[in-house]
Amino acid sequence: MSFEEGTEAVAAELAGVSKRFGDTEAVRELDLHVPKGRILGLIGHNAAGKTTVMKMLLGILTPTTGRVRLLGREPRGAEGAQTRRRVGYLPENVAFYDQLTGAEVLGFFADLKGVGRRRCREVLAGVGLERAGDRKVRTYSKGMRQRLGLAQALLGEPDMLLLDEPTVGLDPQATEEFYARLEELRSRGATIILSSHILAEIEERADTLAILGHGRLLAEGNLRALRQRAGLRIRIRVRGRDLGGLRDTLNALENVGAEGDGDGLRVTCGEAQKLTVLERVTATETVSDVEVAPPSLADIYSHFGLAGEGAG
Ligand SMILES: Nc1ncnc2c1ncn2[C@@H]1O[C@H](COP(=O)(O)OP(=O)(O)OP(=O)(O)O)[C@@H](O)[C@H]1O
Repeated sequence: MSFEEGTEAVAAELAGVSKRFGDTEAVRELDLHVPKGRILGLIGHNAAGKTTVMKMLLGILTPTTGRVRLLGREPRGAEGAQTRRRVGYLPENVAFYDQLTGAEVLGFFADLKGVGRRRCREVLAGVGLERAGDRKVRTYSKGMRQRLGLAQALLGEPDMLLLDEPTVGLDPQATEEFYARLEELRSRGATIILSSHILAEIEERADTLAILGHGRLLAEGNLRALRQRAGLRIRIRVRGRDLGGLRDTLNALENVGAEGDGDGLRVTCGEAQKLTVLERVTATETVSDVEVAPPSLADIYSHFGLAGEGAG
């Protein structure tokens, strides 16, 4: 994709970016383009470079080599100062002044961002902290702190959101509400980059996933494309009785494997064979249940050689 100076069609761009910390190459020759209005999910093992990418986009870190643009501008210096007002950032570890109330903390961030305190209450209510707003932050649970972190990132209706593991500590309902809020912002044109270790959570929400491994971009695309590219197999668990005939029928199909397992069959197949397999399975009267498990994050990680990777 080409990138014109000053345009916002590409909301975030890294071109040939590397970042070194002493001997550690945190990010290596990274090219990444995020079109305006998209949600990009950054995934990768611990220490893959996700936070470093976000910090370079924010202008908190300077790349060792390469070029970074956020909303069409250089994120550092005077040019960046204007952009930053339009950006919401949720750091990985949110820390607040414990002696302040939630509302005071948010007011403080609103002042810093120059967006005015007028809508703070509304933003607090939007993350479910309306009633807790007057309590000191030191009395907050982990999830409440995370919600407050989200609230400060959402201040001022940002055009760009950078969210580092935003749903850590949120309960399922809060997670749903959080993603609904993101969708709302996106429908108004905001661009969102979020990192997560939980693929199951972002696979439905992100338009594009970028997989980082040891600072390199290993693959990019929507989940379907990534699965296809990786050629990962789908697992299908079939339960029922007398399934020997079905097992043989399935094994006769190309790129399908089926074996008996206690109360049923374990079947694996490629994406292209999925519907044919399901057709055969559902046409078998003695089948009582079927579960389809698409390749998981663990499968994708191991495909890209990242199984068992960790910090270090
Ligand atoms: N300020 C720093 N000084 C030295 N090394 C750093 C610094 N910041 C990051 N690193 C190193 O850069 C690498 C990438 O770290 P980064 O925080 O970007 O990873 P991450 O993908 O966000 O990891 P996690 O999933 O664990 O949060 C790591 O090896 C880390 O130790």
